Formats: sequence, C-alpha cells, structure tokens
Amino acid sequence: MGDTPELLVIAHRNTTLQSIVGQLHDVGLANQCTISGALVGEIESMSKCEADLILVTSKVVLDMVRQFLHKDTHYIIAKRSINFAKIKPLISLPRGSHLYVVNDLKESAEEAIQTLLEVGIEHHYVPYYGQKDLDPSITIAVSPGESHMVPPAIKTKMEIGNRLLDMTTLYEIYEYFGISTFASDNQLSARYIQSIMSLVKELNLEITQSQGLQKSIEGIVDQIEEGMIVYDQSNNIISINMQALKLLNRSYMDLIREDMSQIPQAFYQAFMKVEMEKENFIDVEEESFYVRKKRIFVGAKVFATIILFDKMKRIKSIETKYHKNEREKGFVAKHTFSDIKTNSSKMLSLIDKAKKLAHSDSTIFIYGETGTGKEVMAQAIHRASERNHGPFVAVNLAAIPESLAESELFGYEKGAFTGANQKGNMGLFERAHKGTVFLDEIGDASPIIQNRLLRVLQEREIQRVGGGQPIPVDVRVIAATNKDLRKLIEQNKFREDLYYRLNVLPIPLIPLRKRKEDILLLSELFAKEFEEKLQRFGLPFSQDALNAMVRYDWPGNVRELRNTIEYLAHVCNGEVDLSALPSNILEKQATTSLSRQQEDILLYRLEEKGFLQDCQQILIILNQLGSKGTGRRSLLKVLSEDNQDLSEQKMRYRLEILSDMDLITVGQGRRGTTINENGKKFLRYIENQIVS
Ligand SMILES: Nc1ncnc2c1ncn2[C@@H]1O[C@H](COP(=O)(O)OP(=O)(O)OP(=O)(O)O)[C@@H](O)[C@H]1O
Repeated sequence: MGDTPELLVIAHRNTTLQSIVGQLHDVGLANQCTISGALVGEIESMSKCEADLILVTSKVVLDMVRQFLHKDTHYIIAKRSINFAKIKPLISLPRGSHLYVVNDLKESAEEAIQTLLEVGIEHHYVPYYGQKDLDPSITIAVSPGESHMVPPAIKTKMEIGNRLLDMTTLYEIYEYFGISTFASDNQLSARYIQSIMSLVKELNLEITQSQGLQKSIEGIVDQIEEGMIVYDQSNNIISINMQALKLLNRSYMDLIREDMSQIPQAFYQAFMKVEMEKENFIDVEEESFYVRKKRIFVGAKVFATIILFDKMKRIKSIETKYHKNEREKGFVAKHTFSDIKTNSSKMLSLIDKAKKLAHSDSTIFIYGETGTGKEVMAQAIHRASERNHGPFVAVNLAAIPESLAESELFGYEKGAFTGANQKGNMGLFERAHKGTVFLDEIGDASPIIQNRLLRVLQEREIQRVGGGQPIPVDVRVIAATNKDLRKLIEQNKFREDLYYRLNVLPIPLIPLRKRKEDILLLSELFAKEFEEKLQRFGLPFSQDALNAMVRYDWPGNVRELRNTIEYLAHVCNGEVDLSALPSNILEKQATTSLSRQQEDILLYRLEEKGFLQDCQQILIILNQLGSKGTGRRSLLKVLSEDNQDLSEQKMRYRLEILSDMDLITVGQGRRGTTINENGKKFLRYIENQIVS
C-alpha cells in the first residue's frame, strides 16, 4: 500500500496557480493524488522542494526554479490552451482587430498570443507587459487573468480567464501516475468536452464563420485518447474523434451528422443500454470495452450525450504500469461517495463521518435495513481509503452454503477434503491481502465462521482448511448487517466478543422513511436512468402520486424505490398518476391515518427548508411553557442560552411557518405565542422519529 503520490504545481503568478490547481481538482485528480501549489518566490525560500511530480506552468517558470529542484525530480512543462468558456467576446470582434495582450512578463504575453493564434482566433496581437509607450490606435486589451495590469488609457478590457492546461498535459500527468482516465470519479475528458461543447452550442453561427476555430476544436477533440462520440437529443452525431472512428472502423464522412444508429449495430445496441455516469464493460466481437456515458448540459438543459469508450486492453496496460489492479478478477469496488445521492442532512453528516473513518484502518460496522445502501457505503469507504489500489472482496455470509463457507473464506490445503483441488486453493481473505474484505450479512455467519473470524481479527492471520502454517494477511474488515446483533447475542446466536471486535467504528444507515426528502430526489434520478435505458420520454409524476410515494414507508428502502421506478418506466406511457402506482404502495396509504400522513409531510417540509432543528427547539420551549406561552424576544433569549442564535427576522419567519402549519398560535399584542394540541402531537412525533 503506497502513500498517495504528490503533485506540486509551480507558477509565477498567484491567479495562474489558483486556476491550474482548481482545474486539476475539477477533473477529479485530487481523488488520485495530493495536489499542492507554490509560487516561484516561495520555492526559493523552501529548503527542500520535493514531490513525485512537479508541474511548471511554463518554460520561463522552469528556468526560474530549476536550480532549486533535485536533479532526479520528474517535471512536466504545462502546455496551456485558452479557456473556451470565456472567449465569446473575443471571437465576436471583426477578424484582424488590433489588440493588446496583457500579461506580467513579456514571455507570458507572447505565449498567450501564440495560443490564441494556434486555436484559430486571428487578430493582430501586440504583447503588453507594462511598457510606458502605448500605441494610441489600439483601444482594446485582452487579458488572460491579469486585467488589473491593463493601462488606464485603454478603453475596452476583455478578460478571457486564465489559460487552462491542455488535454495532452492532463494525459501526461495521468499517465505518469498510472491512472486510467476511465476511473468513474475521473472527469477528465468529459469536463473538458463539456466546456468546449457548451461553447459550440452557444456560438454555432460564429463558428461556422470562423473556420479556424472549428479546426482547432476538432484538433482538441482528437487529442482525447479515448474514443469519443457526442450526439444531440435527436440522436444526430455532432462530434466524433479519430480514436472513435478507428475503434468503430468507420470514416469521418460516413458518420458525422448521421444518426447514431449508423454506427456498427453491436456498438449501437450496447451504447444505448449502458448506464449513465457509470463505468460499464461491454463485449463487442470478442473485444472488451470500457464505456462511459454522460449528459452534457448547457445551462439547466440537456444539450447532448457524450460517449467515451476504449479497449480494456489499452486501459489496463496504463494501470498496471503503476500498480497492480484486481479489476480483472472482479474484486473491485465500483462505487464512490459521489454515488450515494442524498439531500438529507442526517445522511450528509453520516457520509462526512464515513469519509473520515475511511482513512483509519480500523474495522467498520455498517448496520441498517435492507436496501439502505450498505454495500455502496462499504465500497465508497474502500475507494476513499489508503487501500484503494488493493482489492475489494465482498462476501455475502447469507449466500454461501455453510459447508463451503470455511474453505471459501480461508482457502484449503491440497487434499483437505474429497474433491479438493490438488494444488490447494486461496481463500477470499488471502485474495483481499492489502485491500478490504466486506462481510455482508454478518448476522448470518455460523458459529464456526464466527469463531474463525474472531481469530482473524485478533491475530491478523488465517489458517487454511486442512492445516498448514498460519498465513499473515493485511486486510481491513468492513462488516454489515440488517439484523439486530444485540438480540442475536441475547439468543446466544452471535458471539458477544466478536460483536465488540466488529463494532469499532459504527455507521448506522438511515431508512428511507426517515429521510423523506430523498424519496423525491432518488425517484427523479432513477426515472432519468430508466428513461435513458428504455429510450423513453420523461416519467413525470402527478402531485397525488408523488404525495403517495412520500407517504409510503418503503420497507425495501432504496432498492424497492428503484424497482418501483423501473416498473413504472415500463408500464406508464404518459404521466404517472395515483392509479398507476403498485398496489402495495396504495394499500399502505389506506391504513395510514390522515394525521400521520400530514405529520410526514410537515416533517419533510421543515427538513427541506433546513428549519427542522430550529422549529423543534421552539416547539420544545413552548411546550415547557404550556398555556402561558411567551413572546418572540424571550424565545430568542432562551434559544441563545442554548447556543442557538437566530436573528429576530429569522425567528419571525419560523413562527410564521409553524403557525401556517397550525402547530402554534401566535399571540396578538402582548399575548404570548403558545403551542396547540397539533403542535404537541407533532413534537412527540419528531422526537420519536429522531430517537428511533
Ligand atoms: N443513496 C443512494 N443513492 C443512489 N443509489 C443508492 C443509494 N443507496 C442505495 N442505492 C442503490 O440501492 C440499491 C441497494 O443498495 P445496497 O445493495 O448497497 O443496499 P444494502 O443495504 O447493502 O442491501 P442489503 O442489506 O439488502 O444487502 C443498489 O442498487 C444501490 O446502488
């Protein structure tokens, strides 16, 4: 398990440094290495300048710092391109306009001019880096991030933003660290293309007039090392790069502006089916490919879909250069924390806690009802841990037949039992060496397995079935269950000592009925997913249907919700109304009393607004005061004694909401505000929700 590699960015100006470091974060590199930044001036005063890789923002910067770098330090000189999202005003000028390009150093100004010309924005540029004499005929100054340096005599300033790293430099960094550009938390190509495509969309007209720019965009798209196809909402291909044409064995003219269905059928079928925003693996004509599909938004609207794909073989060869990957054996965690979608503040703080726990190496214990996302959480923890380059081995203890469980988990020596492989076999614990073992449904482990697990956790070594020397294993254990282990201990079905060994860092997952706000969020996400998979139009819900979904208890949690949306996407043609919902949801409604439904909705509304904690506190105080009630100012005072400071205006607003919900009666004039019967009942309800 190596430490996270370090990348140090060195720049001359602070704004450049900030924007380059920001860009590296944007493309997801921070998930793979530690990024730090330093200015040239700081390097001079550093006693040692160490990192696995140094990125200098230009050749000039390299010359300035070279003497301070260790001779073996590996460095990359950044190639930088313009920020496509910011050049619209510059393109709108008549071709050949006379402009100053402003920067702090002569070389930087000249370099910026070179880049502008390279991307095909053809004006007459003059470098400006603080000279006294100005050409009075030039009235416009363009600045990549240094507009404060524009001389006051110049009337028009155009800020085109700091120049960003170009794709080839980003690839060079990824390649150096042996990181696949396909990892699911890696946004490299997709982010880059998003900004270019947004511009293409906005500038359609200008671009057709400016052939030069069109060519340069094609050039950038061809720099992408993966195959890339962008198609619009009517399935027409709007951009395709050389690599994609090679992989599909087609020519540019055959495909550009054609319908997606014109690509080879096997690819077409597979591309349409794969999930959005996920790593997908497909086989076409005995070749395996990675595929990622992503929507491109312009503003809030979907503008196009992008597909990035490549041969597994090529990606694997990049990955194995730096570290061994267990992907081919299937011992890989697909999910990261960004896959856990939630709007619930309780879930968000749980995720925060899990992120911190991921870095410790102790045993983690996840408990929660079925379908609440225990496995997703376990995978995310592994991916965020220092073991993320090692294997993630998941074992479902409820699914392995008892007779096989021991040898599956711990392996066996040759000849250990009839039918055993003559060479002996490695168990899952050994396979997880340097990685994580996820023991799902730990409550179902037999007494023999519980015994053996206890030993592994104590000794950090295993013994194969059939004897032999103990084998040391370096694994982190994450266990999960939906059973009440304490009850199992009382019934003598679970070892208490094992429970304490496992329950070192507990993570309690929250059922969906206690985070109602997620029902709408996840319904929308799953609806989008199935729209795409089934190639259907949107899946809008009527208000009644939505209310019923929110009121329902979802005993199968997120999994049940996902299945329900999949079912609806198959059976509903237009809007989903109440009658379309599966019968279990409708039946459950009938037995729920009206006031309970209202309470659910009120709770959901308060949580959604982020007022729940304040409002609960207000209700508690009013409840203690009984019929006497109190005024706004005294309420504020009591709250601030509890370290909960609210402005008078915020307090007024919260009281208005509670009054609108008919939970309190706001007194007129000198009469105090009091809690009413509904309010008391609701308070009991939220206290129960939070405790249980
Ligand atoms: N917050 C979430 N956002 C998006 N998808 C989620 C979320 N939580 C769970 N899911 C999805 O719900 C399904 C069930 O999740 P998972 O298998 O992790 O649950 P579990 O608690 O391990 O279930 P079980 O106890 O039945 O094994 C999966 O398809 C998972 O991707």
